[in-house]
Amino acid sequence: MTQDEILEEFRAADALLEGHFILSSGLHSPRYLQCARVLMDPARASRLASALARSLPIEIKSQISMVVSPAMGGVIIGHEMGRSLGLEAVFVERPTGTFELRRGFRLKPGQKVLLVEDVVTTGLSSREAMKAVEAAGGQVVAAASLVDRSNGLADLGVPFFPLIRIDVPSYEPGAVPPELAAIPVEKPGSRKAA
Ligand SMILES: O=P(O)(O)OC[C@H]1O[C@H](OP(=O)(O)OP(=O)(O)O)[C@H](O)[C@@H]1O
Ligand SMILES: O=C(O)c1cc(=O)[nH]c(=O)[nH]1
Ligand SMILES: [Mg+2]
Repeated sequence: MTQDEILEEFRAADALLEGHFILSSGLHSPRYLQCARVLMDPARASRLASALARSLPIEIKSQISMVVSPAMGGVIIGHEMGRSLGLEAVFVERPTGTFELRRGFRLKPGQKVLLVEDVVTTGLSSREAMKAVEAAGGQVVAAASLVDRSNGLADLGVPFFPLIRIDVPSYEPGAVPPELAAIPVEKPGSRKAA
């Protein structure tokens, strides 16, 4: 899939939102990629996951034996990646505020894992999810996501394979431009405020 074709999937799903958003990291942005809208169509989710799976280098695919994704946003794309790669897919979640494997999901000692996210902005959620994988005995060898909107800044500490990079601005709470501050805020994600 070309980058234009991928962007067209987002447009067709009405997933390219404009407004005033508070992101998971606490940053503010005038743009939000609502991947849940992209993934609500199973056929579209499958097309995008297949393209992402195809883009992974063979050296990575030959090592991994499990997909782990951070809930909520990572669950559907993680599951579709599991289908595309022929691997089981589990998720970490944070009912107590810290990601953990629950529901009887287990990793074997040293099991090599692909971490799958919907969006990476600062990479904080990915890094927190990796800690949960390590705490469960696994080893994250690479990360993949539908979108990288980090403007090249996210350092996940492992090779990172986004399907598309979209450069959009994000601002610290104290540096929100007045035209953005004038728009009422929305916080679409499920991370609780610290
Ligand atoms: O790279 P980061 O700065 O961490 O931002 C990206 C994260 O933010 C969103 O999740 P969110 O915490 O909003 O919760 P959700 O997945 O439950 O919707 C998204 O699904 C990523 O997990
Ligand atoms: O950083 C985030 O929380 C975030 C940004 C974005 O564009 N889309 C999303 O689902 N989360
Ligand atoms: Mg998330």
